[in-house]
Amino acid sequence: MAATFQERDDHVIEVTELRRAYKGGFEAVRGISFAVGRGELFALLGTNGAGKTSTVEVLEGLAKPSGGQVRVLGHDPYSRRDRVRPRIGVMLQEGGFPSELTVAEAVRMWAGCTSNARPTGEALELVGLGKRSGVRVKQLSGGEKRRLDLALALLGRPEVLFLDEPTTGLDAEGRVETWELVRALRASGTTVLLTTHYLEEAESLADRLAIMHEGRLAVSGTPAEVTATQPSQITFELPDGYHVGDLPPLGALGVTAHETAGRTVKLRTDELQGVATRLLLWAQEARVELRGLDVRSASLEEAFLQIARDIKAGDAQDVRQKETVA
Ligand SMILES: Nc1ncnc2c1ncn2[C@@H]1O[C@H](COP(=O)(O)OP(=O)(O)OP(=O)(O)O)[C@@H](O)[C@H]1O
Repeated sequence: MAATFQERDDHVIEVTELRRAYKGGFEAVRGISFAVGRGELFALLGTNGAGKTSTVEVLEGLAKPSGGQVRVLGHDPYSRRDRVRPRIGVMLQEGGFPSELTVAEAVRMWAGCTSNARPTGEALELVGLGKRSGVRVKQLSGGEKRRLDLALALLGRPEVLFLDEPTTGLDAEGRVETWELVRALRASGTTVLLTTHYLEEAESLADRLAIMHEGRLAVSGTPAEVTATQPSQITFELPDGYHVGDLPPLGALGVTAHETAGRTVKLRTDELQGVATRLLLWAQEARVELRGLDVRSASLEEAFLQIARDIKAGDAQDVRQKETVA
């Protein structure tokens, strides 16, 4: 990641050794670095309390780093808020509008504080709220409120869009519609920094992502690079009359681990294509059918859970080492 950071000069967001400590001394962000190129969609993932919001608030210019530095569109977003704010869009968790306002009134009120604002109708059409402009904010569903929040973030035609859990509270259809909109914005050149709890959302949308844990970046890269750190998986049912021992030697096949549950066999491997090919050739020669055959790379969710387990195991090991030293 550091190499990428130095090689490119079109970074819209640059984060270098960022630290953020709260009053009382708790350090929520502990020296993280990453960069986001123009037009890229970068997802920040992490366990609860990992430090995502603490990081994003610094990028939005709402808080000052206690160490390191950040640049958004080439400026320090805190000290040069005047330069940065008009060019970014921030989707807040709750817009906080007087709920008696109608949707159109809320947008017009926000437009009053936004330079070069889109016309109200255009902003509402963009998020699929065109037909709801006369409805009071308090009458919107949770999902519609999230869309209104998004409309407000898009009002100033931002070059950089910060989306903090944009689809929380949306049903499956609303989520897919929001994804389409985010993809369209990205296609038109908007740079997007997204935080989300939905791993499939990051997998589906992000060009690159980072997983935070306890203030640090545990892993970062493209979704494919992150999932490639975890073994792929082949599942099938043993043919009638066969036992696991009747399969070719699993180590020689390239299998790194296996488990069985009844007649179902699950193989893990770092060389999916080779193992699948050898297994299918064996099945063909043995003239047996591998029922329920499922061949797939690790999902981001599996990678995320494994990384969290590895970190916990690492933490436990650290504690044991400290205890031994003590
Ligand atoms: N104002 C504050 N004062 C002290 N500690 C805080 C403050 N705000 C957040 N924290 C702590 O900082 C850590 C990181 O919080 P943060 O909200 O950045 O995490 P997050 O990754 O966004 O979590 P979540 O996914 O749960 O929203 C947490 O341990 C949290 O309790």
